Amino acid sequence: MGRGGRKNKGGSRGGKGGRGGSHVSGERQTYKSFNDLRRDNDNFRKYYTAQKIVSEEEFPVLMEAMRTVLPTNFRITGSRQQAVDIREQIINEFIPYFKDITIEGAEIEPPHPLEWYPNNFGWQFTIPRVALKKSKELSKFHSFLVTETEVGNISRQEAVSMVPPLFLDVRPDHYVLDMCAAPGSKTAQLIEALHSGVDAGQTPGGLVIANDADYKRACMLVHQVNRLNSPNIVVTNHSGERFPNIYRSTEGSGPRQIVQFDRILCDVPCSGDGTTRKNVRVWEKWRPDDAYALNPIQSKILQRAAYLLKTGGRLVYSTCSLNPIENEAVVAHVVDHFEGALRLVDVSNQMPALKRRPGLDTWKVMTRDGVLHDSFEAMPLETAGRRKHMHKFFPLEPKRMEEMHIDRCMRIYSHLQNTGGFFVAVLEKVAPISVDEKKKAAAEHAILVAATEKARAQAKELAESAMDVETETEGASATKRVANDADAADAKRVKVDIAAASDVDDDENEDDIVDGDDKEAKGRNGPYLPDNPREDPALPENPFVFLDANEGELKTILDYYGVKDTLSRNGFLSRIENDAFRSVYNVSDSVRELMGLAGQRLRVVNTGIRVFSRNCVKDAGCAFRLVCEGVPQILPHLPDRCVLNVSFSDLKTLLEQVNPLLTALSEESQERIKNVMPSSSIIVRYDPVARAGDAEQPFTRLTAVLTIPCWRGHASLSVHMDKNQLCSLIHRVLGRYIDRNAVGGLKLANNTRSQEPAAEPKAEVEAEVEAKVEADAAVDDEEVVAE
Ligand SMILES: C[S@@+](CC[C@H](N)C(=O)[O-])C[C@H]1O[C@@H](n2cnc3c(N)ncnc32)[C@H](O)[C@@H]1O
Repeated sequence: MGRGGRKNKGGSRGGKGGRGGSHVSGERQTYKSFNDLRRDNDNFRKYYTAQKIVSEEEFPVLMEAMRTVLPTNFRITGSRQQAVDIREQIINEFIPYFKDITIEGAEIEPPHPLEWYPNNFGWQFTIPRVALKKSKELSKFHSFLVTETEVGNISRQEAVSMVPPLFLDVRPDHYVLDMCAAPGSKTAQLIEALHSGVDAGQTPGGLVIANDADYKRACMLVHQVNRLNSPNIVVTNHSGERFPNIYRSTEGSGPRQIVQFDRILCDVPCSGDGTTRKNVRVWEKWRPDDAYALNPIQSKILQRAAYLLKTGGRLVYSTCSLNPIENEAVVAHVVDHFEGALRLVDVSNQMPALKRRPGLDTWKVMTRDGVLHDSFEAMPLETAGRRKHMHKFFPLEPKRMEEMHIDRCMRIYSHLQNTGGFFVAVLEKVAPISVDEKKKAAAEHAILVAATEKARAQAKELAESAMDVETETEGASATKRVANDADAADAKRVKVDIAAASDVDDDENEDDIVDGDDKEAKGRNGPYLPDNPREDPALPENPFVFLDANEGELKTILDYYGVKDTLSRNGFLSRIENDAFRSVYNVSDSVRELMGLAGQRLRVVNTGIRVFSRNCVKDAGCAFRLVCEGVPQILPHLPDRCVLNVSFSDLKTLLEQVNPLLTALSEESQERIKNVMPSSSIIVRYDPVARAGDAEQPFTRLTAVLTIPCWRGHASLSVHMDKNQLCSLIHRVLGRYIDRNAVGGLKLANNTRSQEPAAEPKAEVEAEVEAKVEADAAVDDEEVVAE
């Protein structure tokens, strides 16, 4: 079972599905300290030397690079308004700060932008992550990274892992499928790309489906994508190779069309032998046949993706493995299988600063005994017959490899730019897929028969030579054994042939579709059957249900906040429990349409952005309040009365104090807030450019407008964000680097209310205000916890 393979097929629960070190997790063993582990493996060395992945002189350099610990890498969320502010914060604050720091007498090399990553949004810091975490001197930077990661302004991600989504070239109107998405660092890039180029408040026309076969890992995806506040995302839980068809309804009796995607990412489960810098145990665990079980599932995922891709669409296949069996072999055989429908794209002009090597056009296959085999035909029969897919681990004929430009695949090695190892292939669908599957199966059958014939001849030859030495009993029995073995292997091969001829790579979905034309679906009106009968169609959560904006509680909410018609009324949904809902989510029109078409076919784990959440305040004007993550989505559609534009001084008061009294704000704000109903959500807006003249504004580097959900109590106004979001704002606005646990302390220390002189006997009105303030504070505590 390969790492991230199909241990948990379909809607599997639990288990590790990731790449890289996952093959060691879950095993009970005595762990040696990382430093004691041997960072070498004889078979690894022998295998990759034989593959000539780099020149002889370069090989030791590569091996050495693969033994060193990875630097820290991170990416700024480029689609956000504040991305530029975050980048400038690193350049103007942290880089000078690092110049003054030494650790154990050594100077620290400040972070630097990855030269191939667009807009200087990708960064590398030579200090490894563990050292960064432990170092007192670097705690300010560490706190910055942790907080900004939590709130979605930064993603910590291995540099090479950032590469595949960049080659997908996602645009706002694209339908994108991420086949094997968890934990979701590349999904985040896809969502960013979808939103970039779209004005703040505008919703792109496309969508991203982030899918993973492992349910628990799909749930990890939810956290990742929630940080990005996109209404254009759906998280699903299917085996990639069985990702269901979603049918477009068509008029009349013509064939039903399936929804196809403009862009598909197949970042497939793999052996992860390019991740030795991160997963040291790969060294001791590596085996030559690790890839055998992975190649078939990788191929099936890629084949399914090819079917689901639009003609003219682009697909990226990637692994963090160096093994040609998981890389070029998969790509070459799938491209060959589809006979001209897929082509490898020449991307040599894209991202020229990214150092890479061409794909291999020839390689050898190593068996567990360490023997290297040049071709399937030359393999001993016994070995060749052991695996149904063995012939697919080898290259195709040289001419075919050349014709398909296998060298257009990209190999990224650790020593080229101080990263992990990666493989990326960019494919385009140039014609609809219309393979005659039977013809294809017959061709594969012929290959196997030819190999069998050859083996039979070999066995005969051996038998005859053994007969020559009649007196040697041992030789005679050896002859018999060889002949029997050949027969047994033949029998095995026949079974293989039948399997190959009958179902062509075992994918029942393939038969079902010919590029958008559903042959079988016509007349199939029975109940929906899950693609994989072993998959339980029901997820543990209640399903999402679209809400009617023209009646019931949703109408009350929309009317209360005065949400304008510019926000589509069709995109509100929720999970209903006991006839009630706690939160309202919003999705784009594209997601709405897709979910409508898919019905129960899609196992939807999560979708959209949460925009309203049920209040726990008794006398609130509305039973639902605005939710922080939903603010960017809903703000452009709210009337002015829901928005309070503030000065820098008011912003500072709100960030520094616990539930500041309304009287602590400027007169201008107090005047404006009178028009807002008490016990209600309001959005505070600070425009640093418009307020550039504010005397107190200490940092000129802010450029993005800040929008902060607040609760307008009876006598106070309080920020309604979780602690990480608050920390992030305090970092950026006030230049104070505190971690989430210190936020309460900071606020209390600055609380003007606690510094007020002891009150004289209170007038009745004042006493009432105090009581209300206490009530507001209680609400605030409760709400922040609820977030
Ligand atoms: C290499 S990881 C993906 C990493 C991810 N793209 C990212 O950038 O964060 C491979 C993922 O494939 C999932 N997986 C394994 N078998 C699968 C299958 N048959 N179909 C879809 N996903 C699968 C695993 O659960 C795992 O999360």
